[in-house]
Amino acid sequence: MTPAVRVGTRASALALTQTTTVAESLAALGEFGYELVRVSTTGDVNRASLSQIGGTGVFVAALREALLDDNCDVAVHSLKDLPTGEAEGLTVAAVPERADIRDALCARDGLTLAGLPEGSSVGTGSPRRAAQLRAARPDLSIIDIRGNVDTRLARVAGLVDGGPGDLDAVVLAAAGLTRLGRQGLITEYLAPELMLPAPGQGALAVECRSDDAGASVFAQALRQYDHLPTRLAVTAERAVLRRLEAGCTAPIGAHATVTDDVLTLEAVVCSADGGRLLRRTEITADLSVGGATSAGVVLAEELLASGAAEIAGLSADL
Ligand SMILES: NCc1[nH]cc(CCC(=O)O)c1CC(=O)O
Repeated sequence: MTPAVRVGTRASALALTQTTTVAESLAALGEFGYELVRVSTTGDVNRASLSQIGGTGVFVAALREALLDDNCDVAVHSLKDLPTGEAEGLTVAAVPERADIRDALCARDGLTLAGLPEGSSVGTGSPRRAAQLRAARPDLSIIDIRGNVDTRLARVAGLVDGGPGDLDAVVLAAAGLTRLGRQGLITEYLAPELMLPAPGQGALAVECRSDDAGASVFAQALRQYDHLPTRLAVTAERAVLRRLEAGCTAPIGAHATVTDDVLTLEAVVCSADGGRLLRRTEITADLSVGGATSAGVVLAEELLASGAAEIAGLSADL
């Protein structure tokens, strides 16, 4: 009998589809079966605004505990929800090839951002999305919303049956919508020039105990599953966030692309009202994890030198 690797997951529909895809890919690369272990997290249970719950990593802590308590062997996270600090005893052993990085508008009546009537209400729980929306369309009314993807979609008038329909549009990650089969509800993919995504958006992280990363029934499969260009890109993006001492609820966007020769990293720091957007680019030919990290740190320091801490209300020093 092949051993069964226990794969930890949040219980939301999005987490379950993500985890199942990862578990199936890993099992196909190795000689093992898998079983899903569902773990509920503070982020799922608490309906308060994410910015009110405060701390980063509300979706992640319980999964990490399950790993450390040996209740599962690997855990699958949305990379953008993962705090930038190291977790003692744990390793991100695989970053699979990333999906669509963009944010997506889901509006009533097929409307695009430019087509939304003046004063339209747009829901998002993300200060980064709110600030960039305000910068593009200062007339919009931005509403702080919470809940899983379907709950948010139900807030848009006429978009899905039976929802409250009290908003004109919401903004969500295209990757999540696509993984849930809801891409048909997207009325505009927002270009990164207008809406820079969250660091790590569209990417997943497969974490395991550090002891298992080198030698275990699934270690080899994890190494094969790791996608270097994605790992480099998200490393650079997250280094910006880390150097700015900010978390996933900060008004900060970052996106890196990797070609054969160079890594190009862009980042934006916003004031909450969208009145000030500080946007910078850094390019490096050092395509190593260390090189990607340095690019992120250099870019963050450039942003700090241009006033990022004051603009976004951060405590990081230059
Ligand atoms: N913070 C919640 C979260 N974490 C990951 C995704 C979507 C998938 C992704 O970005 O990888 C979402 C929902 C959203 O932002 O729309």
